[in-house]
Amino acid sequence: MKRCSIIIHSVSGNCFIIGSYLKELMEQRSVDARLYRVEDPDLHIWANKQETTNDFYEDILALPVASLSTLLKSDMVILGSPTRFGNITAEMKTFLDTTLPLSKERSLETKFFACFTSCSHSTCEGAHTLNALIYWSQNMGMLHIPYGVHEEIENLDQPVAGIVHLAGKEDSIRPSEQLGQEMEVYADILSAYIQE
Ligand SMILES: Cc1cc2nc3c(=O)[nH]c(=O)nc-3n(C[C@H](O)[C@H](O)[C@H](O)COP(=O)(O)O)c2cc1C
Repeated sequence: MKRCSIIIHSVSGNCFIIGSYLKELMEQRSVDARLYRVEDPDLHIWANKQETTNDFYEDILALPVASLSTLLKSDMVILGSPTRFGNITAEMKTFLDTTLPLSKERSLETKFFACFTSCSHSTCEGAHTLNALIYWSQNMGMLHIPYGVHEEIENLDQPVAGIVHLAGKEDSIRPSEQLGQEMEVYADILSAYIQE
């Protein structure tokens, strides 16, 4: 089976929920899907003061930490990061900055790539985050698979680049059935590239 590594950073749990569901969807489509996290040394502080972090704190910590070998062993890499001022988080950036040798060696060239984000209120700001992640994948020579246009889905509010979740001011609007439909469509598209 081809391997798909989903690597997340998540503080309030939304990227964790999306990543977990995507893993499930990819597994249902005969893909060896695995979920990883990037390191976040401050997460315990957030868990102490924010209920949304506390909800998934142990589940997030239980995930294996992604490394360069995670990327090298994957046929497809999916990155999920919260949006911070229209960009990825410092923690996701720190992980991506460790990949410089892989870009020089072109070790990830021709592997498939996809991405998602969660933000509070702005699909537009989320789209900037997706672009930052895609730009990293282009540096690696990876092949980005977009979400695309889907008129069959009723409430059309996704950028073509990937998945954006809107969590609201308190981060407490968890990914919905609507987003679930969009993710199913995206899982169909993504798995088609690596199904055996
Ligand atoms: C420092 C900071 C900056 C943020 N910037 C944005 C932003 O530019 N646009 C937005 O819609 N949400 C913004 N947010 C909200 C987060 O993207 C939101 O909490 C997201 O759901 C977190 O994902 P998670 O639940 O996986 O941690 C920001 C949050 C923080 C803490």
